[in-house]
Amino acid sequence: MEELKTILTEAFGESSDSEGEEQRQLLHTHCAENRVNGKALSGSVYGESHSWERISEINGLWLCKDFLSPDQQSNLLSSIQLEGWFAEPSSNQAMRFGDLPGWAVELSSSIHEVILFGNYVAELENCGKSKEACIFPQDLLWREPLFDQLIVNMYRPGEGICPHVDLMRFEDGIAIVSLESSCVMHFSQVENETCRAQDPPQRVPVLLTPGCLILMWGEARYLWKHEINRGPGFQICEGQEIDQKRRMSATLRKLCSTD
Ligand SMILES: O=C(O)CCC(=O)C(=O)O
Ligand SMILES: [Fe+2]
Repeated sequence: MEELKTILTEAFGESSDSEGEEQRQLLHTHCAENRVNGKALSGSVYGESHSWERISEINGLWLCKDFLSPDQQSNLLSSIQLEGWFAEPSSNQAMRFGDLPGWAVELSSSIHEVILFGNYVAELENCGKSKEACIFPQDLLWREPLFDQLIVNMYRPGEGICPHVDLMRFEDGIAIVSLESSCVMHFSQVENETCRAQDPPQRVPVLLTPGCLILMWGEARYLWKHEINRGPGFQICEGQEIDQKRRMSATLRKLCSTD
């Protein structure tokens, strides 16, 4: 584990007490547990823990359930609230392009770190050879900036989002951080000759719990639609209907360059 600490220190510098409390609360990639081909991988440098789960039915779909601690979730929600975007009862979505608010830049850095460490642990354990075993491809991870577009969605009970593939004006590699109410996000294949032959079409449910991070790239981003239907009867997990309260999400993407 000393080796991991050296690598992280080289990449991010020494973690010191002089860092602001706020910054430390969002920068937290110090341990990762990685499940690739059913094998759990873990390592710890500064004591915090993160686990990655590959959604096996869909290439390029990864879930980190414990991305944000309860305190970090509260801080993120406070930062969003301070923006005042949802003061009007009619508003339920805010978008920012280019220079993102400081808290969203911090969030991007945390996402970068948690992926970097997860990818590293996977490679260390010799599971990172195939592209599918990679949490997020290196070319996407090291682009600058990692993300330059933010959408914050606020869903009232019963509200959701229709099946869609994110617009092609955004590059590959999308991250969503989920806050407040848990929900099931369903993935269904974009119709093409192969999947039309399937009867019924495959639908993959993914449970998003508060503080989780989901990554979509490659097939997950381009060949699968995602949706959240919070209408009655759709939010079922292990036979139980999930209690529907307010839900917030922060989606980070990168605009395609125009040249
Ligand atoms: O709220 C979510 O978790 C998903 C948001 C989404 O898919 C989008 O804004 O494109
Ligand atoms: Fe989307």
